[in-house]
Amino acid sequence: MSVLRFAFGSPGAGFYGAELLQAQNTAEAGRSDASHSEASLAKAATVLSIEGVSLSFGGVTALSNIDLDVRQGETRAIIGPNGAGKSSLINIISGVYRPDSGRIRIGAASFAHVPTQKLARLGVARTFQNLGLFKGLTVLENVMTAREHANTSTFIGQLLATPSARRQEQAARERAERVLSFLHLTEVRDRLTGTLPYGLQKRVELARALAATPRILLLDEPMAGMTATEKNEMADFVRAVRAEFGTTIILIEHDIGVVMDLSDRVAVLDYGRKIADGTPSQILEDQAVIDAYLGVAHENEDGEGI
Ligand SMILES: Nc1ncnc2c1ncn2[C@@H]1O[C@H](COP(=O)(O)OP(=O)(O)OP(=O)(O)O)[C@@H](O)[C@H]1O
Repeated sequence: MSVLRFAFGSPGAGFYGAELLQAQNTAEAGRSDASHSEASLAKAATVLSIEGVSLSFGGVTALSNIDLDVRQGETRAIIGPNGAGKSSLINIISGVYRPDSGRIRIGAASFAHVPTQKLARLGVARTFQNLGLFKGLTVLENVMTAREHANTSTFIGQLLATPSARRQEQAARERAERVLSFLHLTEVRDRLTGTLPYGLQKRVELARALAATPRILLLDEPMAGMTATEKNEMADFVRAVRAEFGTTIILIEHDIGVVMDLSDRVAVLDYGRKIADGTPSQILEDQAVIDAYLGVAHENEDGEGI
């Protein structure tokens, strides 16, 4: 703590350093609540794991030998400064990128490259950093697209509106309506998604991911670009999702206060390496994390700053 205070007061302390200090104070105030869930989560099964994953783009190492486990029902954050490798990791989990080496386990299945087209069937849904919505469709239509993987009727069946195709359409509509109500979006269900304020569009994206009834939800910067009020609302909804559906959540987010408040465990990346992994309070006390966020110069093997 004293190191943080000192660093925070120094002229070189960055924006993230200030956030880290604020998050530490908040975490200390709420520490007593955490221990019960920590104990029960420690016994929970691993539902997803990353094993020795590395990825380079040309000469740039985006990820270097990363191990990470995610337990049933936890909210697991992945944080790190810009360029640390967070998006690369979430893109590997969702099959957008194939790692150069390592494996990804989802439930009982193990992959060198996660098949994106099977992601929903594996029980995984994601949101995108820069909204992946159809702006010209209504909110309800966007959310209904999430049920495509559960749709077993043929194209001709849908065209002719066979009983089976109608039942599936009805089930998709009912699920979408339930999710919209849960996320307080019913009022805007018939609005064109592109006409909604940004914060609401982010919530529609959460709704679409939830409509796929995922066991694991990947949230890629769900609060990016939001006002403080919108962030608080979104944080409440993310908490509610876990409480209501028991969904396991993997969260990438720049707002350290939000991360520390929502997460059970936090992994920290820096220059493609995992430099820390633990509970929010452990992370906030970790010297390597403090250095990474305050921009302390990296040293080469001879101990010289680089
Ligand atoms: N498609 C790509 N082509 C080339 N380099 C890439 C590509 N994607 C990522 N990188 C590089 O890999 C490294 C890790 O990037 P990544 O986007 O995963 O980090 P990040 O932690 O998500 O950053 P940010 O917080 O800024 O989104 C960076 O050096 C980045 O420039």
